[in-house]
Amino acid sequence: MITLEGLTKTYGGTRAVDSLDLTVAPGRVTGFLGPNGAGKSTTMRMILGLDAPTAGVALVDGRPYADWPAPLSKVGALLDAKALHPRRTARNHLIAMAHSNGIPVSRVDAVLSTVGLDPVTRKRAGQFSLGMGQRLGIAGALLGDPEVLMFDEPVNGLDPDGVRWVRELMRSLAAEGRTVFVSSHLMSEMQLTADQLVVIGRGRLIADAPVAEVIAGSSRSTVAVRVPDRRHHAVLRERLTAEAERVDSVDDRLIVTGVPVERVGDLAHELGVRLHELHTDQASLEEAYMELTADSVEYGVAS
Ligand SMILES: Nc1ncnc2c1ncn2[C@@H]1O[C@H](COP(=O)(O)OP(=O)(O)OP(=O)(O)O)[C@@H](O)[C@H]1O
Repeated sequence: MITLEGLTKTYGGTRAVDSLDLTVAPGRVTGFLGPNGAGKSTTMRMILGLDAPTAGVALVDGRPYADWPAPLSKVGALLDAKALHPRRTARNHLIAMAHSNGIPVSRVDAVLSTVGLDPVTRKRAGQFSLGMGQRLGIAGALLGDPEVLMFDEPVNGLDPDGVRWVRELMRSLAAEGRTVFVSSHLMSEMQLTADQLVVIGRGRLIADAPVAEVIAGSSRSTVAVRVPDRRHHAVLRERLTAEAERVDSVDDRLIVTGVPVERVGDLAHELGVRLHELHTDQASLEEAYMELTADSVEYGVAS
C-alpha cells in the first residue's frame, strides 16, 4: 500500500505537487492520470525517495521507501526507461541491480524471460529500441518480486502486442494482491487496464474513484429512451425535465442527462408510458477525463 499525506513539492515558484492525500490500495490497478506537468512523475519520485518533499510524507506500507532494508523487494519501479548504462548488456544491468539488493541471479533470468527479452540478453542496452528499453525497465521493476509496483508511462514506445502484454501483466500483478500504480496518457488503455483512477491537475487531487464511477460521472453519459407515442413522449419529457440536468428530443427519442437509467424506467412505468427502447450511452474515459481536467490543462492549444 502507498500512502501520501499532505505531500507537497515546490520548485522555485512552482507547486509541482500540492497537499496530496491519497491511499493506493493493494489488489487492484490504480491509474494515475493528469495533463502534462500535473505532477505525476514528481509524486512517483517522492514515493521512491528520489526527490525530498517540501512538506508531507510518502509512505510504502507505513514507512518511507528509504527505510526499507531491501527496497527493491518492497517496491519495483519503472520511471525512466532511458536511464540505462548504454554499454551494459540487459543481463549485466539486472545482475548489478540484483547484487545491490541481495537478490539471487536466478531471478535475473526469470524476469528476462517474463518480459520476452531472452533472445537479446547479451545485447548492449545502448542498442535497444525504445520498446526493448521499456521491457528491460519492467524487468528491473519485477526483479525483487515486490508487493508494490509503480510504472511511469509503461506502454510508451511499445507495439500493439507489447501494449496488450503490459495490460495483462498489470492485471495479473494486481490479481496476485500487489499494489500497482501506473501513470499513462492513453485513456483507452487505462479504461481497459485500471480498476481505480487517481486524477491530478496542477499538483492537486481532482478525482480518486473507480473507473466506472469516473465515467458515469461524466455529463456525456446519457440515457436514451424511445417513446413512439407523441402524447406519451411529451408526458415523460415533462416529468424528466423536473429532475434531469438536461432532456433533448431527437425524433421519437428522449436523450436524458443526469438521471440513472433505472429511474427513467421506473418513471415511465409510473406514468404508464409505453417504451420501445431504454439504454445508457456511456461516455468514454477520454471524454470523462477531458471534462475533469478542462481547468487544469497548462499546455493546451486553443480549439
Ligand atoms: N527538477 C525540476 N526542477 C524544476 N521544476 C521541475 C522539476 N521537475 C518537475 N518540475 C516541474 O514540476 C511540474 C510537474 O512536473 P512532472 O514532471 O511531475 O509532471 P507530470 O505530470 O509527470 O508531467 P508529464 O505528463 O508531462 O510527464 C512541472 O511544472 C515541471 O516543470
